[in-house]
Amino acid sequence: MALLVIRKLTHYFGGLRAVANFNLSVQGGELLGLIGPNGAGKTTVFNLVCGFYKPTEGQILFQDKDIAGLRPHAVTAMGIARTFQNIRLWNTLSVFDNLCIAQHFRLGYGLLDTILRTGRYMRRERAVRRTAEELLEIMGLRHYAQEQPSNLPYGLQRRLEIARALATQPKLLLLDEPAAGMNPGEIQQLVETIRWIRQSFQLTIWLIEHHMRVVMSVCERVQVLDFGETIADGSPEDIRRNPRVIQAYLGSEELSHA
Ligand SMILES: Nc1ncnc2c1ncn2[C@@H]1O[C@H](COP(=O)(O)OP(=O)(O)OP(=O)(O)O)[C@@H](O)[C@H]1O
Repeated sequence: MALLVIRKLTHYFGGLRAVANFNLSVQGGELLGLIGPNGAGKTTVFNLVCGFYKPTEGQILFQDKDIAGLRPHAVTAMGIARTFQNIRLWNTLSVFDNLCIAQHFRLGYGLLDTILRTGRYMRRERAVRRTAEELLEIMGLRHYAQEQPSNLPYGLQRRLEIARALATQPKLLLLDEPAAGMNPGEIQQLVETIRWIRQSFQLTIWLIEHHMRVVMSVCERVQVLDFGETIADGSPEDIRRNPRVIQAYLGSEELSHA
């Protein structure tokens, strides 16, 4: 069974067709890329999958259940987590608390458990703290546990965003331009982190990225959007040579730097 199947996904913002007849089938464990020039519709596809928008048309099946139009927290609870193009961390909380709060939607204890500090509450809180500590360790953030996220270098903030997404224990992780704003050293680390978390957490990863070196070196399959439509779908090598893709990127330096 495919983990995610998207059929004929279409989305309009008023009269603007942002995504048109988008189709995709993702098997568990795949590492996929979604690319395309600015405004092609990539983030809109992620926003539709994550419940930020309700599609104008189409089906989004996750583990055979139609999730199109579910609220974002319900989508997260089903096992889909994401990061954002513009980092969205809780900057008034510490790094550690960012990782704890991310887990709270799935804890399953009520207000009374919290007030009375029941055994269930205490056990689950201990598990939350343990998971947060483990994530700090494996993502190399232990020294920053009590810092506010905005004090961290940019590359570490992105790392924290990935750690926070992992705290929700997803099956599918969506990364929206994870390399944006990173320097070459941070990008190299990111590439290694993406490969490592896929392997260690047995995750399926779908990423949007403008850095072609990242796309070409980590993705096994790449889909290309232009004006909301899929213009190519294949291996990184096929995509790099595809005339429609080259035409879509004409004038941009992205493909030539791949
Ligand atoms: N909330 C919105 N309301 C109206 N139009 C929108 C909205 N979000 C996106 N759009 C438009 O939809 C189209 C697709 O935008 P989207 O952000 O999905 O593209 P993208 O491929 O992610 O671009 P980029 O690479 O620049 O992030 C664009 O024309 C954009 O201006």
